[in-house]
Amino acid sequence: MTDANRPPLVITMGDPAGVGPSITVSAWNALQGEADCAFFVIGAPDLYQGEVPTQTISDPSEASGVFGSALPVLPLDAFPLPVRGQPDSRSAPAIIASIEQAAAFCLSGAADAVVTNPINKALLYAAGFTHPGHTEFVAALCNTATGGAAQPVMLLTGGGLRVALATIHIALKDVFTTLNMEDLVKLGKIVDTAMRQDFGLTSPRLAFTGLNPHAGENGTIGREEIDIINPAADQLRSAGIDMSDARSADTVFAEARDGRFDAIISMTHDQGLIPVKTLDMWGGVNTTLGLPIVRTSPDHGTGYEAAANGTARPDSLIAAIRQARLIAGHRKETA
Ligand SMILES: NC(=O)c1ccc[n+]([C@@H]2O[C@H](COP(=O)([O-])OP(=O)(O)OC[C@H]3O[C@@H](n4cnc5c(N)ncnc54)[C@H](O)[C@@H]3O)[C@@H](O)[C@H]2O)c1
Ligand SMILES: N[C@H](C(=O)O)[C@H](O)COP(=O)(O)O
Repeated sequence: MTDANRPPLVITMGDPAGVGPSITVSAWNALQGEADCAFFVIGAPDLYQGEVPTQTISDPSEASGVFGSALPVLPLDAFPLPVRGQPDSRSAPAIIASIEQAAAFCLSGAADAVVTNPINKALLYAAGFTHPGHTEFVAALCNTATGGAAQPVMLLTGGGLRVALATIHIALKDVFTTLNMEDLVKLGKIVDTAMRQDFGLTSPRLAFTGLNPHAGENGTIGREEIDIINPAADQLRSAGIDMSDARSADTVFAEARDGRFDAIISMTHDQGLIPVKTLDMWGGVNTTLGLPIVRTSPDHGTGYEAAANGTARPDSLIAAIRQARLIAGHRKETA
């Protein structure tokens, strides 16, 4: 099956007050001539109508035939549309429904991958959403549907880096009690598998960052490297995985960019995402590893100001669409 004959990609609406609608329209404008990137969006048709030609569809199988001439929209139940730049909690059920439907289409094989538009977590928490973000929500949807226990891993790519996170949306003070050897071993295995299966690498070289300055300076400024990270690296090496001991976080990203490592596992959210977003805010992509479905996302958030000003850039969404297609293709080749 060529890419053009594969099921389409599905894009979620994201927060309708944010940049999502505008970057979806721009992405369709940029990609409408590329049949292998055919996608449909699950959203409110009024968000897109008038910006580009749109066509409502009732099933994902209609999307590829429509994509070359109009943006295919699978409509959500009607809800009050917010003003651009002004988040409205009444959007929350539709935002969540869009993600749920998209994951279900991927699980059934009707869509090849889901690309999520940004959500505002605080707005969803206020509406009773209990997951830290898409990463955990999509994993929970997969696990409920399959009866599995997939552990999702957040990976950001951009600026020549691939960076997976050992801890994500938790308070910094909780990192010290959350990090443990067992989880790092599981994480290292998921990242190694994903580098092979999703990114097509045959011998991935992985690195752990240290948590403390200078990776703890032999235990004199923190012991997490000696007690947790390096023992996890030992276990991974015993399992045949090319994993470094904890390396100083202030230099390991430069080492990876110079070609020494294929992916880094970072101990905290900002330790890992600052280099990626600083180097490549507009080309960066967030990918969830370890799931039975492919999920990518732009690396930026809801960008309310850009949405209100009409200055939203679609580059990161376009990169996320291309990456979703590539990963789905690699998975099929290695299945
Ligand atoms: N994938 C996701 O769903 C995702 C990712 C990151 C942040 N968020 C959420 O987004 C919300 C806002 O977070 P934030 O302010 O830290 O980050 P942000 O990425 O929304 O904004 C950072 C800066 O980038 C600008 N910006 C963002 N997207 C843009 C685009 N496409 N074009 C031009 N400029 C753009 C913003 O206006 C702002 O100046 C939070 O609720 C956060 O949880 C969601
Ligand atoms: N940590 C991500 C970032 O800063 O880009 C982001 O919040 C997205 O999280 P989810 O993909 O889990 O929604």
